[in-house]
Amino acid sequence: MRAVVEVSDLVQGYGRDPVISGLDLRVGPGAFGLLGPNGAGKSTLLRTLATASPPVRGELRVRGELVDSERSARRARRHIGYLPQDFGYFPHYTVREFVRYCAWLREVPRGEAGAATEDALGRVGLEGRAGSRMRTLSGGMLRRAGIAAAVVGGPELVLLDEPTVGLDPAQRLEFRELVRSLAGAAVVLSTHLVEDVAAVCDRVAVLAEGRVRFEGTPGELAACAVAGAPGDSALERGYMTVLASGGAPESPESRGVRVR
Ligand SMILES: Nc1ncnc2c1ncn2[C@@H]1O[C@H](COP(=O)(O)OP(=O)(O)OP(=O)(O)O)[C@@H](O)[C@H]1O
Repeated sequence: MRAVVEVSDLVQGYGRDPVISGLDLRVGPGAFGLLGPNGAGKSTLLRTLATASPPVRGELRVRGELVDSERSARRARRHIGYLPQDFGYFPHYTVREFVRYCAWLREVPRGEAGAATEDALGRVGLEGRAGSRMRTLSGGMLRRAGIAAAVVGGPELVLLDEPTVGLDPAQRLEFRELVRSLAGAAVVLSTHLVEDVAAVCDRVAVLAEGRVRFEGTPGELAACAVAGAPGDSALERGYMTVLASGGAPESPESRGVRVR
């Protein structure tokens, strides 16, 4: 598999105690879901993949290139769209100005930026609010503006931290369509919504306490479920089983599942 982004032996944290310790992950084209309880390290990992926080230890590669300096990080960022959990914006910008500004930050060629901005706004259904000030948007619309900013110009790596928080059911369905339409890109999305993973992700990792407890397909995660596991769907039961057991419960290597 061609890795668009990969980390090896990643150690990451904020103080003395690492939040992530010795994590290996390779993500290729397709949609990749990150599941895990609060505080597992999902946002910390996404921030690292986005080159926003240099690793404390270990290697980060984007499109095969080692990111180990501000210069290499800047090169990598041209190919990365990132929606952080709380993203900053100028409240007086219009939605169109905000998305176009993000296209400029990513160095989308000037001649393409206008059309790319309109395309991104259309993909999240905000074309009718393109002239509205950012400060006047509802929480869900703000999230959609952030998603538009992450996908504008078609980056090869799209990192979305809880992208569907605050979206109404119709917009969540639209979001799934959008992810499916990003064929060829590597899309990593962190979420607590197991059904979003089931609907769009080709692969999924379960993170707990800064470690990857499971990596495989959603079907393989569902197959980890033991009898009596809590949950309203097979995938939820598989997820809860992996969390409770510290890994998949039975010899999953035979099914090609990576468990650590
Ligand atoms: N800026 C920060 N400074 C200090 N500690 C932080 C900071 N950001 C996160 N942490 C700590 O790092 C750990 C992992 O947090 P992170 O936000 O990565 O988890 P998460 O899996 O995204 O959680 P959630 O599902 O609640 O969003 C937590 O213990 C958190 O308290």
